[in-house]
Amino acid sequence: MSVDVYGRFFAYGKRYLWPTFLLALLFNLGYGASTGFVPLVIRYLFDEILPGSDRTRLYAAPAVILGVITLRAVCQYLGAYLTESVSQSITADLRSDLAAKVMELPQAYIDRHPSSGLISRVLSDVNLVKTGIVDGYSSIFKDTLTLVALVMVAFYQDWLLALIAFILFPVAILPILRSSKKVRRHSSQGQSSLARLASYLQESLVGSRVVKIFGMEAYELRRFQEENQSVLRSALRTTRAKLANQPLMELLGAVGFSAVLLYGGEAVMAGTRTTGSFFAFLTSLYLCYAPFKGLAKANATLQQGVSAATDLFAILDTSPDPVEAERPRVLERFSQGLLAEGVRFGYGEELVIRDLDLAVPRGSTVALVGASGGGKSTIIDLFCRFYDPSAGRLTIDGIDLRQLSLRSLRALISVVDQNTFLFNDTVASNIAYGHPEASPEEIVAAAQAANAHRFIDRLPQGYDTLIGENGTLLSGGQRQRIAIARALIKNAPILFLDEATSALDSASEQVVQEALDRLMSNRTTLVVAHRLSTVVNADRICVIEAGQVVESGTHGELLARDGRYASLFSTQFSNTDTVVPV
Ligand SMILES: Nc1ncnc2c1ncn2[C@@H]1O[C@H](COP(=O)(O)OP(=O)(O)OP(=O)(O)O)[C@@H](O)[C@H]1O
Repeated sequence: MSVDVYGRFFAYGKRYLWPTFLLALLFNLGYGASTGFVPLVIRYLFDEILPGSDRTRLYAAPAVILGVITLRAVCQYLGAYLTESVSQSITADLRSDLAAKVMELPQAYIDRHPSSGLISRVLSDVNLVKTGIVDGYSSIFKDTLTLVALVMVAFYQDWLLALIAFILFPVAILPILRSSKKVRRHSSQGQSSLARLASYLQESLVGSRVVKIFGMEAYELRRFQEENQSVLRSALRTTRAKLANQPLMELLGAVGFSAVLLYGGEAVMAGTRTTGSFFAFLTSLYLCYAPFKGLAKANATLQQGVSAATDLFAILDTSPDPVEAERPRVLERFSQGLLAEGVRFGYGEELVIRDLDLAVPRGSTVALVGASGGGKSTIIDLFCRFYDPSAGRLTIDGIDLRQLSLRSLRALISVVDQNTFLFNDTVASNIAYGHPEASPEEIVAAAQAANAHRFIDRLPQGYDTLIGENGTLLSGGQRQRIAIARALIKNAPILFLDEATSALDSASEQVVQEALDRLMSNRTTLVVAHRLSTVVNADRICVIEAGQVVESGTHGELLARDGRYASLFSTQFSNTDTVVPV
């Protein structure tokens, strides 16, 4: 699996290969080579310059060293900057792709994953990928190049001593691989806990009123702290797994160094090696230490990145649902109507919609009524193509929704429901959402038709007032009127109303109902209502039970039939005689 992750990462990096990455490689190579040059200078100093009392070359040596160190510093700066620029660019690309994916995530996926958890995963996983894979990769490149240069210099200087020094190092490979797996596992657990933590925090904020009124602050805090402990445990386990190889590395280094010291020291005493070459060799060994440790550390960081990338690629690989047709059709003008024929659908195993047949002719108003959980909102979601049916078909003007381009389908539809989402933006932007070309006059006209203009005018900055997250600074009725104004601006021929007035008191309901009446005129409307008072004038009322139409007709016909609708109606109006027509 991780091979695939590396491969996919390479695909991301490919576009920065030339010139940025290759230049970075070149500078890192320069850095490695200039580091390897240092022991050679030392050896030359001890073996050639000092024994021959050569002052000219002695005075030249610092100039050479200064030159090499300057070159090394320049290479280090440019190498690090270019590598970082590649890594930041890859991270930005990954974030963009994730954002694009989020726009097309299947509704069913969004239903099952808490949004805050998803956000946390996207942001913190991308960060881990950045520090893990990208930095890990670059550190591996840089350290490997430096190490290769130094090992080559060491072998060039004295192959036997080099063999003694490095022979034990392959021993470290197995524990490194083993700890890699652990790092990945614990890091992945930590990220899942972090996502849950974000979701708890978001729920405490969004549901703060419920939390407070039920006195559940301590419970929420405890829930948070338990998960927080779990994040901490995973972080410490990851750190332990990351650090596990350090002592082994130190030990191997010390054993290699001691062996070299013994063997080399003996050789110097016996006169078979010069002090200069031995000292230079020890310097090479010493210089190897930092990149070698860096490599072991980079591997652990890399594993964290691999684990985070595996999760992110899983999100990126979520197949789109519904799928756009291969050659999607575009419906320019809606002229006949909506139809559901033998439609079946379930969110899981269980069917929520069973063999549904429903017709909404153009220009008519059809109301869906019935007990809670019967599937009324699901029918609207199916017509919006948030989900596809498992059997049967839904059509617009006789065209199966699956053949229509999603954009063309949704351009024909406006939805107003109790939970219409408002953005933390100005009133005007919310009304013109999706239609940035709308003029201020059009926005005001829509607000007037939606009975919203007067309250908007009284807001501190009028149409420029920021309305808070999901319009929290507005009342329920005000939010709905903004949603109606938004639908008026969209001016789509098909309108879905889902319980649009059920959360309001009767005064607000009347104001919203008036606005809805204006919105509904000359449109084809499918309305879901619990309050039967709002649907008595509908052209057709369908009673939905267990995902089927069990009764349908006009208000008068259904009352005369004295069936389900009549009994629903008499239950609702036994205590009141208010009937507001649609
Ligand atoms: N996103 C979802 N995932 C899984 N099950 C769902 C989802 N939405 C609705 N359901 C289930 O599908 C069934 C029908 O729900 P739906 O909201 O369509 O009913 P409804 O008739 O509109 O109810 P109400 O009048 O209370 O709004 C219910 O049993 C509900 O639990």
